[in-house]
Amino acid sequence: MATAEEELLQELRSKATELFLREQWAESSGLCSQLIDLCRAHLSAADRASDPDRFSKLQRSLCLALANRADAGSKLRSLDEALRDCDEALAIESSHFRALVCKGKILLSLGRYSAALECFKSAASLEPQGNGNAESLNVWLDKCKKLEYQSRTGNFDLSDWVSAGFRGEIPELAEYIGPVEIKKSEISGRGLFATKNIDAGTVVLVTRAIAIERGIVGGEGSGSGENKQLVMWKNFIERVAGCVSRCRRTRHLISTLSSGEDEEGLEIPDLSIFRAEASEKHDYPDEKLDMNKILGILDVNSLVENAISAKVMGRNKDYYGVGLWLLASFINHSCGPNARRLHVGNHLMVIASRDIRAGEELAFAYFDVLQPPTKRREMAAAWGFDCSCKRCEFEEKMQSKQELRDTETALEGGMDAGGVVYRLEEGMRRWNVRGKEKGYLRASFWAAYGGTYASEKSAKRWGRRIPAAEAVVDSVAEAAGSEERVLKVLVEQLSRSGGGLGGGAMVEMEKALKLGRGIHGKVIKKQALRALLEL
Ligand SMILES: C[S@@+](CC[C@H](N)C(=O)[O-])C[C@H]1O[C@@H](n2cnc3c(N)ncnc32)[C@H](O)[C@@H]1O
Repeated sequence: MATAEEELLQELRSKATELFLREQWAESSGLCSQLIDLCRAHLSAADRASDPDRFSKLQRSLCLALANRADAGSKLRSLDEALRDCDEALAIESSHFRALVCKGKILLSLGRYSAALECFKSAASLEPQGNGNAESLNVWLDKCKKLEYQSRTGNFDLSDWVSAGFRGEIPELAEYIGPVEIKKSEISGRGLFATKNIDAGTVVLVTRAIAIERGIVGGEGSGSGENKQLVMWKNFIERVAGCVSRCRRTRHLISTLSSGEDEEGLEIPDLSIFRAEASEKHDYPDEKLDMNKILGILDVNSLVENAISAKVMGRNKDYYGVGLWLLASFINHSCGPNARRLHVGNHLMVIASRDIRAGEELAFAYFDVLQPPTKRREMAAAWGFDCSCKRCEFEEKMQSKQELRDTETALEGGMDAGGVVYRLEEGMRRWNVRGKEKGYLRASFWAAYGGTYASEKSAKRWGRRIPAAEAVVDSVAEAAGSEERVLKVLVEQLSRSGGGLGGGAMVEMEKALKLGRGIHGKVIKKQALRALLEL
């Protein structure tokens, strides 16, 4: 290659590297593009046969520039383009170390674990070429193997993190789709359904946020909480719009979500389009998504992170995080939920909060369901719907009972909690309310039950006139799945009895562990769960 030509290429390459190291990704990518154009122009004019040495040097320069642009592009989250660059480089030189590693990293971040593993393995087989990069390559290889295993088996272990009180490093999680399918729902529009029987505590789904925005609202500092929330919402919308414009697959997947209009008429997408591993097999249509549609979709599907992620992030109670998780967006709300969501970093895990039968719809609570019907109606209205779950249907019918309405008024009016429990239990006996429906009403009056069992004195005072705490815990958990407050009553009961329940204590302990798994998932080993529950 002519020296001047070589020098120019070298100069561009050094500048691009310098900008990359200064984290000026866009500028670095721009210089790489110049380099790529230059190499391509020289290559098309060059004659391989007459100067094979120059030709292969130019090819090498082109591959390196492509790999460098891919690196910068992946930092800018332009993953489609970055992948194309890697593929172009690998088409020229199938064993290009940098292109292989860069492609592996991109595929990994896209959740395409097995394809990523292939790239890292190929790169590892070229190790001498890696020039001392073997160590960091091994880190990537191990990470990739672990994630590939999780996404294939659904085996996640959060024990260390839980034992550390949800502090410290957030565990790395793969995306995972368990035995579920999207179908028409009796609740509303489409929903996610179990295709197999699922035990309480099983991870059903793990999905990473398309975009997330976090901050502290309220508390000290300038600007009102409401203002900060507005700014965060605006940033969040921009993030989502950025993802939509950069990635055709994301754009298509987001377009399948409900924007709240004509939910019954919405198409039922094939679940496989959400499987990152299979994304290569799908030709995602290049559709337009205007801002109004995006806003409608975000309004209906965005979720606010829960307390655990707040702890993870080391934030205080004013912490607020809003995000969009694609497949989880097909999960409807129920006041008698069978699933819970657990936020771990940017991932949302959906966990069975009780045993689920094959064919049953999965549903989690969008808001606190241990509340009476009137309160829940208000919360559903704030979400923009009238809840049509089985529990609401049943309680709607029960609203004809004046005595039940009076009991709700008595609870709100501050009547003694034990008295409210007694009245409700008596009423249920007369109205012949049984089974799950008993659990529904007890869940609605949970404040009274929780209050009564929380104090040894009041529990004693009401004695046998009200049911045993363990029986109430069972029925509420059956109706509304595991819940921290419900579990707390059982754990308190256990610690009060100090194991004095004899053989019964073991049964209750197992029950507490099962409820614990329904909250935190089987993902946690028994010992860590015991520590968490302080059993
Ligand atoms: C995140 S989406 C759930 C999936 C949605 N059904 C679909 O077809 O895409 C939330 C929307 O589903 C509907 N929805 C969810 N749970 C509901 C419930 N319990 N009762 C009535 N509508 C519900 C509401 O329209 C809500 O705004």
